[in-house]
Amino acid sequence: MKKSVFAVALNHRSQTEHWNEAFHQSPYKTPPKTPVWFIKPRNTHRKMGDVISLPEQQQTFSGGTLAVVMGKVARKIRAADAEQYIAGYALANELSLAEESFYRPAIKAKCRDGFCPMGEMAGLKDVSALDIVTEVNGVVKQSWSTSELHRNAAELIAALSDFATLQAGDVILLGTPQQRIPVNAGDSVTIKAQGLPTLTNSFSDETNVKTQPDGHPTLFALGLNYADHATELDFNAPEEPLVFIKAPNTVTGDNCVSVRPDNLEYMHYEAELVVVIGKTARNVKRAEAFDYVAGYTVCNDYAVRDYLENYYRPNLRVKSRDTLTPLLAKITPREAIPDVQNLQLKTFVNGELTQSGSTRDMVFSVAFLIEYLSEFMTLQPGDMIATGTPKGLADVKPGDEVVVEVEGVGRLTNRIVSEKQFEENLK
Ligand SMILES: O=C(O)C/C=C\CC(=O)C(=O)O
Ligand SMILES: [Mg+2]
Repeated sequence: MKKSVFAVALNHRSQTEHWNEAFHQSPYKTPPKTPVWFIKPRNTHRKMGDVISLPEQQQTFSGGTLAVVMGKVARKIRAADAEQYIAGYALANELSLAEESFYRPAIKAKCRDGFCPMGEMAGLKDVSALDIVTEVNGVVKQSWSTSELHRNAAELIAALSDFATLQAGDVILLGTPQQRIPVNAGDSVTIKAQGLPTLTNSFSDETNVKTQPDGHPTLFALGLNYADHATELDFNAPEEPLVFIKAPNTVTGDNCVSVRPDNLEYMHYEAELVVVIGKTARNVKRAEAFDYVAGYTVCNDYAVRDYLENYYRPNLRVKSRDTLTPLLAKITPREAIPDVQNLQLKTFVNGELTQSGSTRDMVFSVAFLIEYLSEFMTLQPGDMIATGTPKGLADVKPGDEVVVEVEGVGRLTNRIVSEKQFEENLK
């Protein structure tokens, strides 16, 4: 089963040069200090030769790139040691709509069905200056070199594995140039590089291209989906759902520990209702949305605010860290919850009630979120949507016991430990 496909934005010099002026102004203020990670979820995954259906009325762009494939579990790896954790490389096409902003996750631009075909893997010794060539209908349209990247595969593995344990089979896409190549229905696009199997896909405007890729369920999460929480963070409530994606490494269970990184100002809890999809959903209207819900569970969507940068905010380094998404394994069937928009959410820290809200106050309801996401991507059974947290955040410290609960759905307990305590337990 294919594992996680991570990708990094703004890793090609042409991108940071193009955006440099904007990155010194609001809302960015400074160029990114750490890699700008995002995820290509399983609905985007395709293979060599698959036909890919293009969205109507919006221009899709090709993004030929190099993918590094992990060969074994990698946690807090030094760049100098990364080579021994690499299984090989493959070519990928990181398809996207136009990238007009890096301020919030570009789910609608990057996570559409079929937007990440990948070729077969091969072993390569040196990818430091590999030419990645894109042909459209047999004509070379682009060639760029991996020597033009800010961070190479080893540096990216070190940066990502510092907060997210990588598994064998996990993939990192190394980046794409600023200039992207338009792709239209009827086109055939080939990505080539010396020593690697070629990747060719054709593109269609047919909406009935059925491919059910394998891969682990997608965990979506909502930012600022409660107006009072947005206010406490000095934001206005969003006008469109602020959706980000979490990778499986971050999920832990009931009565497990969550690691508070050292030397932090502020790490807070977030009690959230989680919706579990029960049936393949594409272009579902909100009136029928609950037909596609298997049930509900609870998560604690911890946030390390110190690591927030204004790029695909909140970035994976904030929201997809190992152990920082406790999730209740028990799913309460949909039928047991007559009105999911009328449930109390609570957090207790060391027995004291510190957060209390109601799903009545969601900015975007469960039904709306299913309609919104399924309009541009296929949701599959097992996919989950963490629907946001109300106001009432507070910092948590090692030793704290944190309990989050959703009325009628469940209760989730976990204890905060320091990095030192966690490492000692790993020995
Ligand atoms: O970018 C931010 O500061 C907020 C992002 C996520 C908040 C969140 O997880 C929630 O509102 O729940
Ligand atoms: Mg949250």
